[in-house]
Amino acid sequence: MDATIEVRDLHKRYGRTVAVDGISFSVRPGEVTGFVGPNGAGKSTTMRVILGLDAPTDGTALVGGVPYRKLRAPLRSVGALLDAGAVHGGRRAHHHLLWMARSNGLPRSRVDEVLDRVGLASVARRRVGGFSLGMRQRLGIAGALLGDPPVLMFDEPVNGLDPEGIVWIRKLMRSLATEGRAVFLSSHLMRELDGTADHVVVLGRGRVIADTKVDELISTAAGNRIEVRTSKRSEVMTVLANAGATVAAVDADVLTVHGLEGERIAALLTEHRLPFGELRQHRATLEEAYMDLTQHAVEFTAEA
Ligand SMILES: Nc1ncnc2c1ncn2[C@@H]1O[C@H](COP(=O)(O)OP(=O)(O)OP(=O)(O)O)[C@@H](O)[C@H]1O
Repeated sequence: MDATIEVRDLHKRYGRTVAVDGISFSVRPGEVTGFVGPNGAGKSTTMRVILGLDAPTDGTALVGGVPYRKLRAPLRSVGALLDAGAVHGGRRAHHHLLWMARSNGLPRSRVDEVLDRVGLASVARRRVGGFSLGMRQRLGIAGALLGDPPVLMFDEPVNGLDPEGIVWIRKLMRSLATEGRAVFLSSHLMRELDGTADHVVVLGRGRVIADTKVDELISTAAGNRIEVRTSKRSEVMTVLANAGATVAAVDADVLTVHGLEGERIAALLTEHRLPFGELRQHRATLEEAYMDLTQHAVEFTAEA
């Protein structure tokens, strides 16, 4: 089976509410794809439709090339964590997973393997009712991994977790992608995906407003700038502005430059015999790139 999710021209309405308004995107193997947008943007709806929990009003959502409902062994094809609170509190972690494994024809040995992988082996016989939110998230992730699926989906997995839990989830997402799986991860905060996602699909009011590699998004962001220290501020400003850069004075002897590479700046200043100190590169964060991307989409920003 292909490790992919393919969403094409997907629409979903609930009565008069348009939750998803004609979106298309792909989630590819070996990558973490972040699915970002403010509350109500349509992320959970899209995930539910991909998992066959809701029928689309129009369009298609395929997992490994087929609609979810046609998958012969769903847990072996796609694992998902939508709501960590969905497990009955009276159940023991091990039994919960064993029941899932049995009902999907998966070997019992997988239960111990996934409990180990998510770090719950030592509490496997405890009742889920006594689990912290972080432990419940881990149990939900264990369930998603049970069938060793090539495609994984997680809806806001870091919500409410402590910093240690967040770091753990990030590492896990990266390692799942490194194993060649397609990992689809939603969040309403772009900064949660910094360092985790390779690709982002940004949703606003049921529409895709960006579908891009994270590196490309960051490299074109206005937050990318180079700081130049010089005693000849106005001469340097003139030379760099004439070369097409946007230059702003930060301090008596510090300028920030957008739109020119460090090497080019150094070459120009040397050529014009202008003195300069160290050139400091500031790389935009994913959050800055996101703000930059959405600042023109007034409606979207207001909603966010
Ligand atoms: N079952 C439903 N019945 C009616 N409206 C719904 C239903 N599910 C979602 N909606 C509406 O569809 C829109 C998109 O909701 P959705 O939950 O998909 O957004 P989201 O991006 O996942 O937001 P959140 O981060 O809050 O979960 C919202 O306006 C929501 O109120």
